[in-house]
Amino acid sequence: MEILKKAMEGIGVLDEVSMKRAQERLDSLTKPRGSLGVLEELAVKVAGIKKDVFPRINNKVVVVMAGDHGVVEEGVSAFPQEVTPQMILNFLSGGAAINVLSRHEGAKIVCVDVGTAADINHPALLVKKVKKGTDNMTKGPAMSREEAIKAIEVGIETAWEVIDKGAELIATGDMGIGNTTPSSAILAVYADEPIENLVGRGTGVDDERLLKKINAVKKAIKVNKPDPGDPVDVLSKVGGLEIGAIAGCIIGAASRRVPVIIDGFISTAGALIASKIEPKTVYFMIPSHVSQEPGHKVMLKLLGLEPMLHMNMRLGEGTGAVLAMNLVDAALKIIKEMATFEEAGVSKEL
Ligand SMILES: O=C(O)c1ccc[n+]([C@@H]2O[C@H](COP(=O)([O-])O)[C@@H](O)[C@H]2O)c1
Ligand SMILES: Cc1cc2nc[nH]c2cc1C
Repeated sequence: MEILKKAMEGIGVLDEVSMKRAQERLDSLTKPRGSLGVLEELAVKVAGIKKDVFPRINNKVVVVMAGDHGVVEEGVSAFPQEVTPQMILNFLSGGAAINVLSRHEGAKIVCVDVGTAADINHPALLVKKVKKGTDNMTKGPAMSREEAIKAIEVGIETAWEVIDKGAELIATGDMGIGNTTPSSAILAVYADEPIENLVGRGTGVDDERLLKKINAVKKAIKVNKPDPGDPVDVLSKVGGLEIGAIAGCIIGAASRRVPVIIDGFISTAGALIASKIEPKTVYFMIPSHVSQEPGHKVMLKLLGLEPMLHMNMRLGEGTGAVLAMNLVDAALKIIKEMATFEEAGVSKEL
């Protein structure tokens, strides 16, 4: 609890002075005012986060949090649980989509085992296992309150470690067969919509499994009665270990004023938990894409975040977030490298 407390105490607000300066600089550049739309908003937001109009972002890291889910017993995924450790090994040997996109973007991957059921041995894997997979949330809480706090603290410490090693921009990622089910359950606690609208096909479940998923979310909420006023209670009862660690990673990044790009449905469930623990974390979040999971739009709306990319993606791993790093790079180049009206001798607005 000490780590979470310390991190929360460190979370501030956006720096208004830097944001005003960034906006003035953008308005002085050779383009009609506001014509670069979201790129301008991004440059202003990053200035507010970093307290710097021309922040340097060279060192980018995607943190992939992995965990397993007892609720897979209910037949909620299209894939078996063994895929979680198998994909982790794929990440570590460079063959997954996140590896390709991270190489493309020049980002480093840090993979953390927060709670897989298997024992995975690899020198590059950070093993910070809180529990060997959650318990089946349709029968009782997914984890204890202490385990939920531990998972969040794993995320905070991981963020602090990568920042101490130089990370200037963090992207969140996840791996965990079954994790769209707890993500929907978390969303169901906060959204004012029928559960049917908040549950999607995840890895690609058929109609029969989709029905099992909807019923699993309904049952998990009925059995556990998560308290919406207590986000740690929600995480412990119907969440996941990697979801908690993602929430922690966001809290940790916010506490050090490092912008954090939020990936798809699972990462945004983590972001929702982070925002309920400390609403100021939202200032430090940069949305990336909107996933094909139907609940993702609802989650982003609850957070007040507008996705930048519409790519029909639904992979997770941090793939959408890493793609959006490019947009952050572009925004910072615009504010730094474009000529002003004065410099270029271009006539100003009448
Ligand atoms: O991030 C998303 O929007 C997303 C949407 C659907 C599936 N996934 C990935 O697929 C896995 C979860 O899907 P499922 O069907 O097993 O719940 C997990 O490893 C996620 O990273 C991710
Ligand atoms: C192959 C595969 C890769 C993934 N990456 C993230 N979730 C995944 C789920 C599956 C099934």
